[in-house]
Amino acid sequence: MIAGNSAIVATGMGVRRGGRWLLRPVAFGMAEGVIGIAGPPGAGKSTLLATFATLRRPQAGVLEILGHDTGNSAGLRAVRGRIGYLPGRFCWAETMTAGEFIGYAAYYKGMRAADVDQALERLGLTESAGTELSLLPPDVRLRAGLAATCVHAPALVLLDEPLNGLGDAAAAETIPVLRSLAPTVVVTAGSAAELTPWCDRVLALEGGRLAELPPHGAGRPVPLPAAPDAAPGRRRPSVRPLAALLPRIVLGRMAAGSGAGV
Ligand SMILES: Nc1ncnc2c1ncn2[C@@H]1O[C@H](COP(=O)(O)OP(=O)(O)OP(=O)(O)O)[C@@H](O)[C@H]1O
Repeated sequence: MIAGNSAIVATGMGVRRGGRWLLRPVAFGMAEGVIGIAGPPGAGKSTLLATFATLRRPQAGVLEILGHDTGNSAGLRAVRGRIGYLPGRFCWAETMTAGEFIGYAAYYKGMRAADVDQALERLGLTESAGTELSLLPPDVRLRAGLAATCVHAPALVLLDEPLNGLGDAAAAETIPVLRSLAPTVVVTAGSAAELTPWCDRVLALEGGRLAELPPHGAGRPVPLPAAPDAAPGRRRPSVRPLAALLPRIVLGRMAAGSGAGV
């Protein structure tokens, strides 16, 4: 089943903030792979990512994460421990060492000291574990944030503009790390050009609409299927099978086995 394989399934989902639709009601899914969301400042990327992280609720429609409806408390309980979320403009606990920072995150996620050691090793932080975050270069600080985000081995990782502030060389070294964090990784950036070279799939968010960009950024964006506008605050039940709402381009890509479609 398509919906069963998708980490994120939105059905008629709309997101409002500041009195306007940042995302007009739309249907889409995100399966395994690295999915980029590009958009200009203020388009709503951070708000959408926080919605996927279940920190905000959509104002219309249904959002399923890892097979659970986030509109009820049982679904939220089931899914929250399987998400790793690293907000943008993250305020680092600058006087903590990298090891303390990751250990702190691990404690609140119910993980053990061995999991901290494993995360430090996996992110290449063993030698930096005793250094205060404020003294580490930006890419190493980012890796500490990623280790804290992923210490519980989440199935879905959400990263808000993680490459911001990194130079080209550091970004190039970090990209394979980002790609390896979880079966599904969703990452945002200010422009599609920052994402198309290394994401399996890129969506553009602008003016309240999501559009699918063609692979490698060549060609015209394809708008995702809109749902009729819903009244703010009213949840729209999922009554149509998702497959009926999928754009042809995504179905075609799935048939080709890209591993990154809906
Ligand atoms: N605290 C707030 N109260 C009300 N509206 C807000 C608030 N913060 C943001 N907004 C609205 O939400 C919109 C989207 O903000 P968001 O941070 O999600 O966008 P973004 O695409 O991530 O932008 P950026 O790249 O600048 O972070 C903003 O344009 C603004 O209209």
